[in-house]
Amino acid sequence: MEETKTFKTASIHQVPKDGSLLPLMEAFYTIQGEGGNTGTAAYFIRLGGCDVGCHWCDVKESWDAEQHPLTPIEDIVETAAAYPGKAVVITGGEPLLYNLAPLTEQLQARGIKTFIESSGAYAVSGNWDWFCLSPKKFKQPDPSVYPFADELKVVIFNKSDFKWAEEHAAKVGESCSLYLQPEWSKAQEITPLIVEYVKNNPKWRVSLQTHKYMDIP
Ligand SMILES: C[S@@+](CC[C@H](N)C(=O)[O-])C[C@H]1O[C@@H](n2cnc3c(N)ncnc32)[C@H](O)[C@@H]1O
Ligand SMILES: Nc1nc2[nH]cc(C(=O)O)c2c(=O)[nH]1
Ligand code: SF4
Ligand SMILES: [Mg+2]
Repeated sequence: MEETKTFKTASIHQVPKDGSLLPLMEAFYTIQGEGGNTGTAAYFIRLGGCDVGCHWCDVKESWDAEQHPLTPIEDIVETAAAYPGKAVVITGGEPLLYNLAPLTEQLQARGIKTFIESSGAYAVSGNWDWFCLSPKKFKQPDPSVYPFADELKVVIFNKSDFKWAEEHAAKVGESCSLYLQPEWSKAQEITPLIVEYVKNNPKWRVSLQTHKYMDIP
């Protein structure tokens, strides 16, 4: 008889601290749709669990870690390594809720570049080839996270978010790329404001969620 693996689930706080098991919501090979690596092939690993609570979050199904099976990282890495693109994006949910050091170590040992999408609400674990910091008003970044950011990607939901974006730009390092991304449900209204803002403040770049326009994951 064929063996089928069954995995337990756990709340955010019950996930093993050694990073050996992670609540895996989904994983898919696609094109990075946002930010500085837009257009490049990557395997996305979406971890369950988030307590930041953005009212406009486009993956609310990820929030409850208990809905997603605790999966051995060896299994995650094995599947990732089978794809031709040698870049993995760890996202969520909020991936920094968990110890990501063993996961990134195993990925890098296989020659895979490690990318993360994080709100920065928790201290950094893991070793990152590319760190996307997307700060949120609802639970602000841990101050220790700013120096790690390769890109700062601020979601603009209303006009007051431009000022908030500038406050965060002042906290990241010199070499960090700065992106303004329209909140998806308001993109029609907000994108023209971002265009004008970037024309007047050219240290910023526009980031669109291009995967949504292409209708891919
Ligand atoms: C779903 S989040 C998961 C990673 C992490 N929790 C975070 O927020 O960075 C992935 C990216 O999508 C962005 N995002 C989420 N909902 C969005 C929306 N409605 N419109 C535009 N960007 C959104 C986030 O800011 C983040 O950069
Ligand atoms: N194609 C694609 N690009 C992405 N960039 C960041 C994403 C995320 O949800 O973290 C994402 C996503 O969900 N799909
Ligand atoms: S921090 Fe990320 S996953 Fe969590 S609610 Fe906000 S956008 Fe969604
Ligand atoms: Mg997404």
